[in-house]
Amino acid sequence: MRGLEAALSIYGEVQKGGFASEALRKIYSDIAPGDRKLVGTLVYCTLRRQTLWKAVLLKYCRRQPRALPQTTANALMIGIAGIAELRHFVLPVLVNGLVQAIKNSGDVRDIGLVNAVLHTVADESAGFLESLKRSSALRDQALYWGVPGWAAAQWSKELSIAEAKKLVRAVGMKTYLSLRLSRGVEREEYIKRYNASGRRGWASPFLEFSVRTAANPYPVDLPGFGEGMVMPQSESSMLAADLLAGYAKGGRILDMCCGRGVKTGQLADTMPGARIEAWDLSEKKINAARFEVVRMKAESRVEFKSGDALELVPDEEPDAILLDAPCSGSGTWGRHPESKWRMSPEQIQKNGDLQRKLLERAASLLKPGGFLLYSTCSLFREENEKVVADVMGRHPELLEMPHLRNAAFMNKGKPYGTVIFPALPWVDGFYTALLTKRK
Ligand SMILES: C[S@@+](CC[C@H](N)C(=O)[O-])C[C@H]1O[C@@H](n2cnc3c(N)ncnc32)[C@H](O)[C@@H]1O
Repeated sequence: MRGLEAALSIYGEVQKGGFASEALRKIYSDIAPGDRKLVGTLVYCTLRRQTLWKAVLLKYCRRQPRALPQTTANALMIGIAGIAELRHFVLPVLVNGLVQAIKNSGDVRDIGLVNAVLHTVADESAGFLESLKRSSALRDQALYWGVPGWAAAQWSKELSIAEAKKLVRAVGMKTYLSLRLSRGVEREEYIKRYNASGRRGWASPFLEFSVRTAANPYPVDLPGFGEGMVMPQSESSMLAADLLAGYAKGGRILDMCCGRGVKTGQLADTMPGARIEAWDLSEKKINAARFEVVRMKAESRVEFKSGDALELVPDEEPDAILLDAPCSGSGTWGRHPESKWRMSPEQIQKNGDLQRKLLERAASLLKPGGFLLYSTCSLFREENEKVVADVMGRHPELLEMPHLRNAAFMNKGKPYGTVIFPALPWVDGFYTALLTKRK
């Protein structure tokens, strides 16, 4: 499959409710190897600033985008994003490729329209984009950087307008992969191996077991992935599990929302003496987590249970709990851009209610003297500080543990926890609060 045809197919799947990473994974081996990077870049740059491309489309297309057949509208969105972001892409190659992809899909009605709109956008849209970029209005900044207007407005209420603008730019930034090295993997040796594969990676100055890359390679293509040497993971996420492991050191760990097991794998790897019970609502995610734990060679120490963490009962009282709570994911919108267009203020409130219940449950299950890490990849106070403050207010037996904030992007939460600002392509927005229960 050629690159533009694949990009159109993946973007179409996302418009129907799918996730870009899963849609890409499904057809990855059908895409010509030389086109794979282009496909990922094009799909993600289209999704990242979807509302901006829609605004451009409204401005330069005579027909209402809503009245266009889905394939035509999708091709136009990809074409506009490609014109604006992939400067090295020669216009006729982009337009002809999209036209061919539309022909292959059997829908030839709007080929002339796609051609005309994309040429007009290439000739005329630069001034419009520049005016938004230079605008001092938060609404224009949100449109330019691809952040939902309601989210920017919420940040301006929770923070200040200047801080909200800073956050909007940071969340709209392109992200790159960092790689967590497993215990015993020598970093310099791994970097040599990684770079010998034709890529570029270097040591993170922030975490000694992290390697930063200048790309978003497909995980299974990473040197040493099959052998369990590395895991693609943002440094904020690494930091969260590392924080708990630094206090817990071993014993019985309960991972209440293990998802696909990224942090479960990290905890098992960093604490070889720990036994972990890992729960998640989704059977599908548990299956992925099982695979992850096998890859980390820790399957004999991790037990999985699928079900609601509000009701499941652990086999033993946990010495430490990781509650990596379900959230809006707003700190990772740069990495998973489709999710920001599906989120709403009402959903944030619902998340807050569930997060409070989950944290209450975690507090009730924790052994006295044990440690509890509450974390989210959200940048909304309603999912972070407000949840922790509410639960701590009702549970005087909970105390916050000190947290070393050794980077400029780590800020003290108000009043509790640490907010990680998404300041770098390897650092997602994150929130952590490490608590203990009085004996
Ligand atoms: C932030 S993700 C966890 C990511 C995971 N810890 C990792 O590092 O890969 C939150 C998870 O919570 C799960 N979840 C949501 N509601 C839940 C509930 N009531 N009980 C258990 N798990 C739940 C979701 O399925 C999702 O996998």
